[in-house]
Amino acid sequence: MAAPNQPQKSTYDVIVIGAGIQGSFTAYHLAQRHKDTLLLEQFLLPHSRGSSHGQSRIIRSTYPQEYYSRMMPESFRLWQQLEAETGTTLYRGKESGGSCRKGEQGELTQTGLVVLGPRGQPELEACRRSLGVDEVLDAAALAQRYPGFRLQAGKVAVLDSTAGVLFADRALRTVQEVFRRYGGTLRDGEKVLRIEPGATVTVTTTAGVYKASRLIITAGAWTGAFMEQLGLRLPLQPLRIDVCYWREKQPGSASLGSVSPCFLTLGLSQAPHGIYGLPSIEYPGLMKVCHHHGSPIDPEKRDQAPSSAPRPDIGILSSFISSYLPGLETQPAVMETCLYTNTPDGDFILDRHPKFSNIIIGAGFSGHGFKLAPVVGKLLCELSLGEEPSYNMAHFAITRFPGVLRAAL
Ligand SMILES: Cc1cc2nc3c(=O)[nH]c(=O)nc-3n(C[C@H](O)[C@H](O)[C@H](O)COP(=O)(O)OP(=O)(O)OC[C@H]3O[C@@H](n4cnc5c(N)ncnc54)[C@H](O)[C@@H]3O)c2cc1C
Ligand SMILES: O=C(O)[C@@H]1CCCCN1
Repeated sequence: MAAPNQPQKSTYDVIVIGAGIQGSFTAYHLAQRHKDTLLLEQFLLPHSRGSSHGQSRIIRSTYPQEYYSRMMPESFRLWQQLEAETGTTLYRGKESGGSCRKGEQGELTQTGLVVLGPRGQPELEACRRSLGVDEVLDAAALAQRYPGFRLQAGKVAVLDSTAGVLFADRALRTVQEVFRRYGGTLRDGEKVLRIEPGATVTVTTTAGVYKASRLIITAGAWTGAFMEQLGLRLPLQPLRIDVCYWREKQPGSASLGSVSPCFLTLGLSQAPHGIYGLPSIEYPGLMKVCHHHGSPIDPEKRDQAPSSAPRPDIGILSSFISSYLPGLETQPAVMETCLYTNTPDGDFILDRHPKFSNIIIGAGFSGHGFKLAPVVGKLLCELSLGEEPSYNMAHFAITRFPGVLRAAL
């Protein structure tokens, strides 16, 4: 809030719209590089109406696509740098101190991650190669290591021992705090209503009018609507995700709960979109197990889905749990909601607006963007400053979607 009788500052080097994890990390990099940056958020912070809330997200080195696995070493390093800068524990995993570290979350252990799928499945093989390991675990080897898992016939597991759990809410709060410490301005409860492109971009919100020579849009599930305003029809599909927590049949069972690894599935016929899980963090005794898919939704109407609406995800998850995680009950004990914003190929959009080169877009994180936010923020910062991006951006370009450009120009 500006002091009484003092005109509110209205001109910045860069404006970032959306203070989720991507916008917040982008603003952090800009402010670290001494750019006078305004970060605008429509809701009062913290909020749980977008994609970055909740206690936990998976961080892992392994990816079937090498253009993501190549970014992970830097992402781990930047997460660690933020931890060191602030003296805050942001994730639990090997790199952050390994097993038996005590923190606010209780007794912490290294989690690791297992990727489960049919033997020889191409993406599973790509994950194995991304880790540089030869070994896959069969049912007996997995059960010996993690007794909570029961692998079904023909399925194997690849182990990523670098993986862990990011403390999502705490990470978001921390990166926003450091952004402010670097001199950045964060205005929450202020919704952007209009963008007028030009050499100087004008942004009108519910509380003011701001100008900057560069604009970055990281508005999560709301990005599609902004892009329409700016003449672009991006294929972004917001999805409502049921975030489900499942109770251990035997409370405190040593084989599940807080000592289990994270997991994700690839290529299972009963769940072609994939299922993933994380150990108990937010609810002791409950394991988070979710379907990597959801129902199309307008983010403005996310709270209007009737509680009686069909939940096909629950059936898929129950059936998976009874075969692969028999120590869990087969009905969720807690259900929450989160949003994905999916692209048709599941890859991010990190690019300049094709007509207005001082407007940068970071969107379509398709349910896997949190772990990479430090690198995404760096890339969006580089794009906005007209620098050569640190990674090959071909997979993230807007032009991979035919027709989008024609609509714009
Ligand atoms: C259930 C679930 C599980 C996930 N698991 C993982 C995981 O294990 N590992 C992983 O790496 N990733 C995971 N993800 C993905 C990750 O959380 C997202 O990719 C990431 O949070 C996207 O961040 P964002 O900043 O793009 O979006 P958001 O967090 O939604 O931020 C966008 C912000 O823009 C604001 N905004 C929109 N319109 C306006 C406006 N007009 N004016 C001002 N502000 C505006 C919104 O209010 C919002 O705060 C998961 C996601 C979900 C939902
Ligand atoms: O990004 C991740 O690691 C997970 C994988 C499974 C789906 C949710 N996101």
